[in-house]
Amino acid sequence: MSEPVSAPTEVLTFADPDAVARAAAKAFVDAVVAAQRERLQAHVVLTGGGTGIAMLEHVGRDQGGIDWSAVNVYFGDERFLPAGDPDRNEVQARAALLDHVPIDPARIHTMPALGEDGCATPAESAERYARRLAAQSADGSLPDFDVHLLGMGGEGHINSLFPHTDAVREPDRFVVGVEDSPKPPPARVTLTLPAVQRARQVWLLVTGENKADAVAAAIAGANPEEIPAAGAVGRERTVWFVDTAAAVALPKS
Ligand SMILES: O=C(O)[C@H](O)[C@@H](O)[C@H](O)[C@H](O)COP(=O)(O)O
Repeated sequence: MSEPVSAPTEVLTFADPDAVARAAAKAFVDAVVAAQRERLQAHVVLTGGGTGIAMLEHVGRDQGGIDWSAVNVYFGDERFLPAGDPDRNEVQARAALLDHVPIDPARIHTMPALGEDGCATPAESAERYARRLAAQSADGSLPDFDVHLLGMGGEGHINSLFPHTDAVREPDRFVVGVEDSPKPPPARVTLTLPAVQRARQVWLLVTGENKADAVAAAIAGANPEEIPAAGAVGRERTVWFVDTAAAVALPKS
């Protein structure tokens, strides 16, 4: 499997989950504006999870100077459920932010849902999404992601990359289907570590003491097969936005 590329890891600690979501939202607005200033367009990968969705709500409240007509949205993973299912990350992201801003609907790049465009399996959805990403890229691989947002589970999963699975070991493909996720629902579609590692910036939004051991292990450089978040490294920056509870197992320095 691909090894994480080296990039400095930054850890930003906040008092509570809401402070994490607010700080990440402010940084997100700044990153989008900076990308648009430098490259005209911004390409951002959204995440599900409580903190990631709360962050989107904060972005909606204070949008700064974002030009929504030049924002391209992608998803790091998706639950392979019928379109409109409230458990889909896309549905939650639309309700939290995307339905309330003047973004071009054609720039919201969702993973095909169960039954959409004839997709019957997560693998079919993954193949279509890989083609869609390639079509948005300059070189037929991936868009130039400015920021890839991630949540993390207590055992260290990111996107739908769970420990000791084929998906977390995937060395080549950028999108894969998952049939047996240990966290329900079992059928999912996910970007892989090679895709995450192509992002300029990777941000992990993590709160709660049940995540503390995995946070410490990931930042200490664990094997990504055991702690998938250890492989979540950006080309330019890797930033952990954590609350004090999630930071308790980190070295004091
Ligand atoms: O697909 C899922 O089942 C969840 O979205 C999951 O991957 C989530 O992102 C993390 O568990 C972090 O979630 P919290 O931010 O709510 O802790």
